[in-house]
Amino acid sequence: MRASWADLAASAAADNMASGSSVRNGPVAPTTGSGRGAYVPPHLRNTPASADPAAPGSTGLIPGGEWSGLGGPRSGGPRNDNGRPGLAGSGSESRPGGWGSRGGSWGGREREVNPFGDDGDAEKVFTEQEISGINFDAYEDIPVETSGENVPPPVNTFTEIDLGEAVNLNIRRCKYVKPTPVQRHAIPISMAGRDLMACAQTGSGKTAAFCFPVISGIMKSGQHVQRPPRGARTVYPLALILSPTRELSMQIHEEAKKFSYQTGVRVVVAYGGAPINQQLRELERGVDILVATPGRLVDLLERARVSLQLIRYLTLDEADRMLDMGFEPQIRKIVEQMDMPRPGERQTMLFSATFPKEIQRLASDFLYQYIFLAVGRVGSSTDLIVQRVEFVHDPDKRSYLMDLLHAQRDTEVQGKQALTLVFVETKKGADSLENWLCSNGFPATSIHGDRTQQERESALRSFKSGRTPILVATDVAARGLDIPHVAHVINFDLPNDIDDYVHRIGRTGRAGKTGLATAFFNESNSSLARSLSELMQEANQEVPAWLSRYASRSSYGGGRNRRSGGGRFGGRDFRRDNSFNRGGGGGSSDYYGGGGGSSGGGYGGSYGGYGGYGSSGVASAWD
Ligand SMILES: Nc1ncnc2c1ncn2[C@@H]1O[C@H](COP(=O)(O)OP(=O)(O)OP(=O)(O)O)[C@@H](O)[C@H]1O
Repeated sequence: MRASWADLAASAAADNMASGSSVRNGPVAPTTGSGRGAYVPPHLRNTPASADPAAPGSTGLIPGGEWSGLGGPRSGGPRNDNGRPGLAGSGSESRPGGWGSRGGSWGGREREVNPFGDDGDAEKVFTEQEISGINFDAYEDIPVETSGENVPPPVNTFTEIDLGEAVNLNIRRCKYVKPTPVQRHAIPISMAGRDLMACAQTGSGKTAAFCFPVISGIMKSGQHVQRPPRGARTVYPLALILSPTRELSMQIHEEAKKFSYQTGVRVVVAYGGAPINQQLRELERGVDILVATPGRLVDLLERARVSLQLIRYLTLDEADRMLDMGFEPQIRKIVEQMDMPRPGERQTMLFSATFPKEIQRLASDFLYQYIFLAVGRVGSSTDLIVQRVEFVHDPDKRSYLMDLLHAQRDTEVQGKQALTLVFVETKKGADSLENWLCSNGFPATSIHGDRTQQERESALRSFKSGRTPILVATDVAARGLDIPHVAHVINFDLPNDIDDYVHRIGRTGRAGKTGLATAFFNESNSSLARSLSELMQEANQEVPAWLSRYASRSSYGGGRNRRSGGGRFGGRDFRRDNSFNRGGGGGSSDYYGGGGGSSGGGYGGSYGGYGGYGSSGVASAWD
């Protein structure tokens, strides 16, 4: 039975109190034994001692030998140990037999927690109808643009791709019946070892698109890292997935653990705001895939607890965000100034729903002969996210919000309380609105950069569970978070940049489900009018006459000139744009010219303002 609004308010208050006192030390660790026998590489653990973990045909080479599973030049492969951990063994001896015989303690004692809870359905073949709420029709006829040389053809089913039986089983456990368009195109490209810049709508399955090939590649290569010699505690992941926020890194980690369940591939997460010691302990148990936020990773690199020397796969999720001026220096440090193999020696994949051209140009520094992929929108198309804009003066916003929330309060999505995500511009504004909502009987919590990590995680849990069905958030929650049952996104304060708007409203209408997005607009948002109006038109939304008038009066603002990209959909490949080939994009100071900086929110205080992209030409999946 669904709880009443009053019940929810009461439990929200209780939850808020609990969040102040509860202790949570970072991610949940798999239960492990305490013994420290001979090292077994992460991706061999949990495999029966007698089984050969390397897929048929895999070389089973150890690092330092020939790289497998990667296309493109590999000039020299990783450097040799240099007094670093040995890539023990010699030649191309394949691994398995040795592990058990050297104690096998890791493999034997570390029990992998089943991330699916119940394994019973693993063999069940789900039909599309059984995947409730997923509108597979929304995925048909999506315009797709690819550019680059020798683009591998897309697939129509997961079984056409040789991801390996263990990954296939996990795909079935996830109830993924068929690949989404970005998966259909991106997975074969990355399985072919190609670098990739991929642009696809919010909620369209990009996480699986970059995780599957990495997990499969590590699993099949048979390559493994060795535990460092006694005293040296540096770990050597094979894959690195960087994301801009702690919560998104945690989410990717959870997803990757599902996709890699019983593959032996070990995924570890490291992010700021949580105690580093626990993360270090997790790393010491071995890591194949490291999911991290840039700040914490730099810390680990500087402490020499992580080396990137053996990285074969580098993924930047929300890549445009990672390369804007807030994060770019950290990313350059990680990718270019430490010991990571260079482009061409590693495989690099960049994913986002938006990709301004200036950022594409920066990103190309990290890529080698890459393929550009743009998939027209799914989650944010016409009939999936209904977009509304109301003209509301600042002093009236709260009462408008209350009206919307009253209308929403009895709504259910698939039998569960519908969730409402309210975006505001500043951290103070978030606190103040949360307090006001709570004092008016609306069960709300908040997430922003001034809250402790414990509070942030607790708020998110409380929201997801429906205990506090209203979450007030800054842009810290704008990107990547996949929260089921978010029925309504309200832009109480509109962002300065239209790409931020795209990501914010993309928290609803995911995976083919429908959603509603309401924005409060007033004079202070006039620079966004034109981009917003065009965006809505492109999505076949009703544009209010007053907004059209604002749009016709204003020049392009909101950080972009949407039309300059030229394409109607997809993030057009900047390499096709002559002005960029001539170097016409200007110097870096041009990139961030206008747009204003959104000072509020912040990503845990780890970066400065995230302004728009100036008035220069940009493109995104929405163009
Ligand atoms: N093939 C599939 N079939 C059904 N559901 C899928 C499939 N692939 C992914 N999903 C689901 O779609 C939802 C959205 O996926 P995901 O979070 O990867 O989107 P995204 O493209 O990364 O979005 P964003 O741009 O907001 O980060 C998730 O709940 C995921 O489990």
